[in-house]
Amino acid sequence: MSASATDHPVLDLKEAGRDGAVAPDGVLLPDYDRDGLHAGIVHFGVGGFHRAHQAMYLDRLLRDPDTYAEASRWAICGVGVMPPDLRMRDALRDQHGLYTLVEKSPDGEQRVIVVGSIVDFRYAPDDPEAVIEKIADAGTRIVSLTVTEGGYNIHNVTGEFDPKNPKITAEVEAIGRGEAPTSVFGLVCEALRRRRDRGTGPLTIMSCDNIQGNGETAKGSFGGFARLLDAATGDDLAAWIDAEIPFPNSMVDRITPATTPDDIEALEREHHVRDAWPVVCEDFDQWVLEDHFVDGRPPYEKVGVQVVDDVMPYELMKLRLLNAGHQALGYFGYLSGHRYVNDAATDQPLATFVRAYMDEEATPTLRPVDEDLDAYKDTLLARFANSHVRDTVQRLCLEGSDRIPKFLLPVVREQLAEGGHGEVRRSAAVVASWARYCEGVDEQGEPIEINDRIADTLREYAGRQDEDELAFLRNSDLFGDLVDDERFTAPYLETLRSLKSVGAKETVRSLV
Ligand SMILES: NC(=O)c1ccc[n+]([C@@H]2O[C@H](COP(=O)([O-])OP(=O)(O)OC[C@H]3O[C@@H](n4cnc5c(N)ncnc54)[C@H](O)[C@@H]3O)[C@@H](O)[C@H]2O)c1
Ligand SMILES: O=P(O)(O)OC[C@@H](O)[C@@H](O)[C@H](O)[C@H](O)CO
Repeated sequence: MSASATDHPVLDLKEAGRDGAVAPDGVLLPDYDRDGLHAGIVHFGVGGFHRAHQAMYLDRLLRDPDTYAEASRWAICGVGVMPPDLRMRDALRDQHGLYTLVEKSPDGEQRVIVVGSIVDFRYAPDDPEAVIEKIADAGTRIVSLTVTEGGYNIHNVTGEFDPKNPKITAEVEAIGRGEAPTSVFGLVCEALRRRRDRGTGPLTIMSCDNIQGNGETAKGSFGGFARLLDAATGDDLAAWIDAEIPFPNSMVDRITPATTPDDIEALEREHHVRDAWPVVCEDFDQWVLEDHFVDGRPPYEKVGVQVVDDVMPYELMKLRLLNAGHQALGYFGYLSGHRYVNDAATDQPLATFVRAYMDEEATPTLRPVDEDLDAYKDTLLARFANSHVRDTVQRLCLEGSDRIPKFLLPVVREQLAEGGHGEVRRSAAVVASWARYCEGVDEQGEPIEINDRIADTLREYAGRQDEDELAFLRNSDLFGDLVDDERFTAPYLETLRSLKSVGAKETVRSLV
């Protein structure tokens, strides 16, 4: 323990594992034997969300003496493959895998938990061979993923693994030359090859990303990558993966903004915990998981996870209401001058617009689901309005090229398909708000920072819309042939013109 500026003893998580470490008031330390944990899960993409969700559920299981023994074989070894993961490596290594989760309710209540379920972290470029061997080890029985929607190399229009992506083909060629794999696909495929050849047997690959059919998508991506490898090496790994590896689908939910320097300071000031990289999230959590595992799984159902046979209706509900709802709030919110999600969500015309999108356009495309949808939507708007979580509009506007096609355009396509109601006025308006945002200058003439892996392309298409109003929609990699459908382009143009002439606030008012 050291002292803070207020002379209150501070628990530094670097020291938390030592004998005599005392939890500050109101802070829950792991009260279980961490030396008895074995990593049975290798997780790629240890960011905010994994630490607020999957690792938290496992921590809950470990805290319960009735489930500790079973859960203790399922601790987590995190893996990062991207340069920003170096910071996570250092933070977790210094803190023995410990980090703080601060759960904030709409009324300002805070729950502060030091999570102990991550026991190891590897930054793959440091030692790819060690990562491969960790996955190939018989003690590893699940590989899980939160590598973002863009991490699956899915073509936006075909919805399939894109074998022509130059990064993918370059890695396959490099592996063919005997170089070490670098991506999640390369590392996992090599480990699976070793498991097959050594008779270790299969494991389960569990995606926890926000993608419709995330399990199916992961199966397509690993299978697609293995087929490219097979073509280069003459192996038949893809067939083994297809036959042996289960890829459960899941719906995952917990709003988790990126950690800010303020969050780190507030944790030390208010709760007397020094943590290099805590996580702040809302108090809500939900996980609906398909029970499709080859070599066991943690007893998640004992800590509130809904383990079901068919996840799809839950996924559609969440992606089309919450995530697409976030997109509806994000671009209009930014252009209206809001920088925090709670401010956008309490801007009444905008909230009414988002609710109308949910009711009139998304809800009719959902499948029957065992949830009270009206209550679910009410709760969503209340969650968006949680002012303590400090979720940023900028986070919602990240990587639109991964999100709009996966969250919103499926609603549009279903509405316009035979049997659909054809109701796309609000969805088209959201796409128009994105097109306006991608022009890169806000209504006050200030630059907008577009954080997207294809930001240049987006700016280029949006930059042409003064001469050609439909220019943005002509990016067929994102929109397919929507530009040719007047049922979509008419409301799209109406909103785009309105955004340019009267601005976002007036446009939203005219839409509700
Ligand atoms: N943040 C949330 O509210 C939330 C809620 C539900 C689901 N999710 C899912 O979790 C994902 C991650 O969210 P987060 O908030 O943890 O983000 P984050 O930025 O904190 O972490 C993302 C992690 O993914 C890794 N990653 C990114 N691209 C990758 C790639 N191509 N290959 C391998 N690793 C890659 C990053 O290195 C990082 O470790 C989201 O994209 C979403 O699918 C997030
Ligand atoms: O993180 P993404 O890219 O899937 O989407 C952005 C947000 O909609 C998302 O993070 C939500 O906050 C989350 O899905 C809530 O569970």
